[in-house]
Amino acid sequence: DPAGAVATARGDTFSALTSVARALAPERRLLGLLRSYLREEEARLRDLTRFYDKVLSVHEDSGIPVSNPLLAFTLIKRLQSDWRNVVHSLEANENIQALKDGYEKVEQDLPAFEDLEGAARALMRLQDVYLLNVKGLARGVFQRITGSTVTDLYSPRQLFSLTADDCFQVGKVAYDMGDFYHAIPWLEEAVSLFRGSYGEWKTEDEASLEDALDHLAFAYFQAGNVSYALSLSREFLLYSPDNKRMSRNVLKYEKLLAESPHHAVAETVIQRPNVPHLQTRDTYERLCQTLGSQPTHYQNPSLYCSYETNSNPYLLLQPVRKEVVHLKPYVVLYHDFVSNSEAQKIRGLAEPWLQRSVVASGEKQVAVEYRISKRSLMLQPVVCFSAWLKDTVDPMLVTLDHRIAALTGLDVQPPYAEYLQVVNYGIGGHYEPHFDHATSPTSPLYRMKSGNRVATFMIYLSSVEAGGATAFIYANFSVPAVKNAALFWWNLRRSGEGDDDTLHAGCPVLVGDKWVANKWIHEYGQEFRRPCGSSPED
Ligand SMILES: O=C(O)CCC(=O)C(=O)O
Ligand SMILES: [Fe+2]
Repeated sequence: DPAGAVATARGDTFSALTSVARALAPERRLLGLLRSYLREEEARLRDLTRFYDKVLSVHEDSGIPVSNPLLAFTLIKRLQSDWRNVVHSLEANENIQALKDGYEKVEQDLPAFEDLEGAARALMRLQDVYLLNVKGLARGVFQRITGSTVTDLYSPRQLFSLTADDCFQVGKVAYDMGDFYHAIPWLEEAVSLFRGSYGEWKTEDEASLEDALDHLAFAYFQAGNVSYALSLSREFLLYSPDNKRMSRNVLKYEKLLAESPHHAVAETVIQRPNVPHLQTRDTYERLCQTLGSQPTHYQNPSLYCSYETNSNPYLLLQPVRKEVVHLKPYVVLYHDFVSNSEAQKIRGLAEPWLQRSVVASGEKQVAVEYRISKRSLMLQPVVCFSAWLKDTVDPMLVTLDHRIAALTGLDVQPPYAEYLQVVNYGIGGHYEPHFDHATSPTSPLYRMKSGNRVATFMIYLSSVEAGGATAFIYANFSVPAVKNAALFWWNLRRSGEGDDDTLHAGCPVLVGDKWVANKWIHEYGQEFRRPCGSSPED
């Protein structure tokens, strides 16, 4: 349904990158703390080693001169006092306490569990939409494997692989939501990595091979693969033979298999958990995967590029390169509509005002607040971040309005257009298929009393390294985020009726920091600029 005039309904969008970047600061403080701790501990251990060596050298001396009264005194003193001081030294405690105190001070700036959950769900979304291979992701590569073809969707300059415990945590988030479809491949990867490094316990790890086997076995059981659940449970018992619960599970699985041997094979193919827009999901994802490469694009002669002047004196001096991307609905891309510095300026103006979006639920605008603790860094799986910029904020925005007006021939003065809405997508951020125009007469969009949103003028304020195309679902094409370009389309037909073919979405951002700015132009004020047509279809 329509995006509101004051608030915009968006699908899950994660962690604005600015907040991820902000999380780097507390980690640097923690690094500082750990470095001092290590220094102190190294000094402490050096001193202990010195004492050890000193005493050892006395004992290694073959002819200990026990008759020497000085030796007698030092031996007695050592045993009466030195050793006690060494054994009961408080230094280790003081060092660890300093580390703990320092951590406590940083703690309020650390991400909360919701943030971890959100980031894990973002990974799963990217995995789904771009058909990424979990094994590859764990190794740090973004590969789509279909049949025997391997496609690199993005080649990171530096491989950033995941540990067994990292994979476990992603799998656990899915597992706890009952989403075994995603839990299985991630836990599978965790088990395989933990097996490879069995016996090397890492302090930072939360989980172990046993935990991973335990969760994976149950996930397979839930998915109907009893025999695999059984073999994983048996493997678990090799490591923890005394676990009563697991022994009971093994008996249960054995019994199930004996009763009905067909349990041996997975019966239920686990379905990907339902997401809204299921009907359009496949098309949406296919369009996101093609990243705007539509072959028909160059075969259709009515799709062309030109220098647009719109007979406007402003544009005669500096025409804009216009690319007609699609005819029905009519979608054009204006290249280099803004300069790099303008794009940067708009992002900077919006940045301090970015807010988690609100979801339009019917008439009421409800801020999305579920499961967000105060401590959370706003890295949650909630909506994207957006800000509204009034023209009065900066004269550059007025210039921008003039340019939009010159190019489209439309009146973009308030109330005939909304303020500029700046949007920042985070990790895995996307905007599910939607219409920009209102589809119900009760939409808050009409509060402006200037009619429906007749057209959208959307500026790409950044490029995106991978993903993040704009997909037109029913019209069956997608446009990649071309930095500094602006995408324009009509949301309404000339009759004023909403054009269903404009259903569109912002594809999940695979890698990059995607920013767009929307100028929504309303019906009123455009009567003579876009006259009604004789054909209602037009
Ligand atoms: O980010 C995109 O590509 C689409 C954004 C969009 O549709 C919107 O903001 O209404
Ligand atoms: Fe939109």
